[in-house]
Amino acid sequence: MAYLQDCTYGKNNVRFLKVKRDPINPKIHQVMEASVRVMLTGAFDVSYTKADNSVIIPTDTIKNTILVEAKQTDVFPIERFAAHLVKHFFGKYSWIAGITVHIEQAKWSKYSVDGKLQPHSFVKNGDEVRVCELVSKKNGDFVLTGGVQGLTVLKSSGSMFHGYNVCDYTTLKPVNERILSTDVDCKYKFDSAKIGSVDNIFTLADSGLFDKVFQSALKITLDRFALENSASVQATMYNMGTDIVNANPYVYNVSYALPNKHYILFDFSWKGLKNENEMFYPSPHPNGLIKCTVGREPVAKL
Ligand SMILES: O=c1[nH]c(=O)c2[nH]c(=O)[nH]c2[nH]1
Repeated sequence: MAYLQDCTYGKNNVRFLKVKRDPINPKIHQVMEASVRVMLTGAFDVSYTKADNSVIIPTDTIKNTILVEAKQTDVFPIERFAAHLVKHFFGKYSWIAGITVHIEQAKWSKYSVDGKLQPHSFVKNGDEVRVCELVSKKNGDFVLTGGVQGLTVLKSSGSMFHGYNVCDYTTLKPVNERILSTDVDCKYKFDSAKIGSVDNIFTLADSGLFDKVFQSALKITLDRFALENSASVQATMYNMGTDIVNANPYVYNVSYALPNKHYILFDFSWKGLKNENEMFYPSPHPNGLIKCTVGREPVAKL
């Protein structure tokens, strides 16, 4: 006999751009361009098993809610807006048991003209996004994650790869110098016990914690990438994760998923030319995909 094992539904890709004006000088702006996903769980089974739509909060209503609440509340930082949406949905619909809010924030940065930072002109470099996800249950349990995705980086020196297992399937040559490039996907999970409750997310947002952790994770990722003579993607991502955990007491663990975007040396020997790490072929596929999670070791109890 078949049965409904699991279900969830919601609205994805709800996008908006909100202008936030400085209360003292309204010509000074910040912009939030966001893409929001809200997924619900709870007593929705009958809508699947009995075609009973009475329990369905239409995904169109979910979309309207995201937009109206974005208009009426502070959307900076995204962790605060995620907590606001969670509280709104739990407060309004008693049969919701769990909510997952996922927000992606595009990176719009102010820039300078003749040395003067422009109050309301922005530049967007690439596909980098700040992300957060708040998974929340009605009983108060929650998991909050933040991170950065789509940050494409490349270094043309300071990366090696040798000493790996060699067998009869191995063709890769060891190198002391290579191109290293990836699209950074870094997610840090906050320590729920330290945060305490979804309500405390608002207080911690006011204190600047979420912006601070984001800036720290970004800086550590970029600094390590640039400064370390990388032995492998594995070793470098572990070092990045370790630095983030050590620098941020509220972080419970850090996960990286890094594609190894290969750049392959052209062979010009047919022309009698040497290629000394100068001309590379950007390989579209396949690519390595390397993941790890770095956690905080529990403090030994005496
Ligand atoms: O840093 C690397 N890790 C690997 O696991 C790997 N495998 C490979 O072919 N090149 C690389 N580079």
